[in-house]
Amino acid sequence: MDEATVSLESRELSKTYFSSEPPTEVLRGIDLSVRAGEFLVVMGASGSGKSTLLYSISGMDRPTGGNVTLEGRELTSLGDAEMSTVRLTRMGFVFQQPHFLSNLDVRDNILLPALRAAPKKGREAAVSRVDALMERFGIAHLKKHGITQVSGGQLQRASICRALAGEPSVLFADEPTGALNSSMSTEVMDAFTDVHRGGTTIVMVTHDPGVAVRGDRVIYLRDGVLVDAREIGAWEPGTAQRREDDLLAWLRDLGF
Ligand SMILES: Nc1ncnc2c1ncn2[C@@H]1O[C@H](COP(=O)(O)OP(=O)(O)OP(=O)(O)O)[C@@H](O)[C@H]1O
Repeated sequence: MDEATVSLESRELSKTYFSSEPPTEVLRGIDLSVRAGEFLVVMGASGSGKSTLLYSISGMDRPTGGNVTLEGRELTSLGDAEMSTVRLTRMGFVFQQPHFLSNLDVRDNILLPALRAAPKKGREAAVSRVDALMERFGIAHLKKHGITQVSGGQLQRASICRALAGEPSVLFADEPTGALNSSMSTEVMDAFTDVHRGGTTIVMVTHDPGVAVRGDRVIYLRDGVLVDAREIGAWEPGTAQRREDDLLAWLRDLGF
């Protein structure tokens, strides 16, 4: 892959948990290049190491071997403070269960990390960025709502706004639809498609082939090894069924 087009890269990435006896070797020599603007999906059976891969390439956890580079900068050698700054300013995160502060309304929950990511730009700039994001993802009317007054799908769209508020270059998502019913899942994946079309690189873990079809490429992990990858091209609503059938056939061959 042309160096200029690579956003995120891992080489010989490994992760072993020494907290168990014997130690658990979870990732074994993962070589991965994610193109700038690519929507990459990580699949594999339960326990294959998907979340561990996401945490290791995003600096949420330290790998035990190999290295990770983001936009040409090696992350694995950074200290904790530098790594926190990279996470805050260059990365966004969406998890299965959104964690929001219950004493703040929806907008202030989104605003908080935006202010921390770019304090010099000032509050006014952060507020207008957050308002534009809430408008874009259809939750502008929920600004003053408490976090218990909105649906799971709306809350997950608020998570996406929060993750994008610091203008990251990569958005990491771990089972973002795992706790949602199918209509909420579609509304959240429409938001991811919108983020993707806006040019943000996305790395998403999911076990759901109907969600995975939103990606450009799916990689498959087995016992911590990247065993296969499939380019599925740009998602369009009319192609969803064909893509899902193709993906399911591939996954079946892999024993999923
Ligand atoms: N902190 C930890 N200490 C010890 N072992 C761990 C730790 N975190 C994860 N593991 C183990 O690492 C393996 C991979 O876990 P991981 O959560 O990455 O898998 P996964 O593919 O995301 O699974 P799932 O689809 O069930 O979420 C599992 O065997 C898990 O028990």
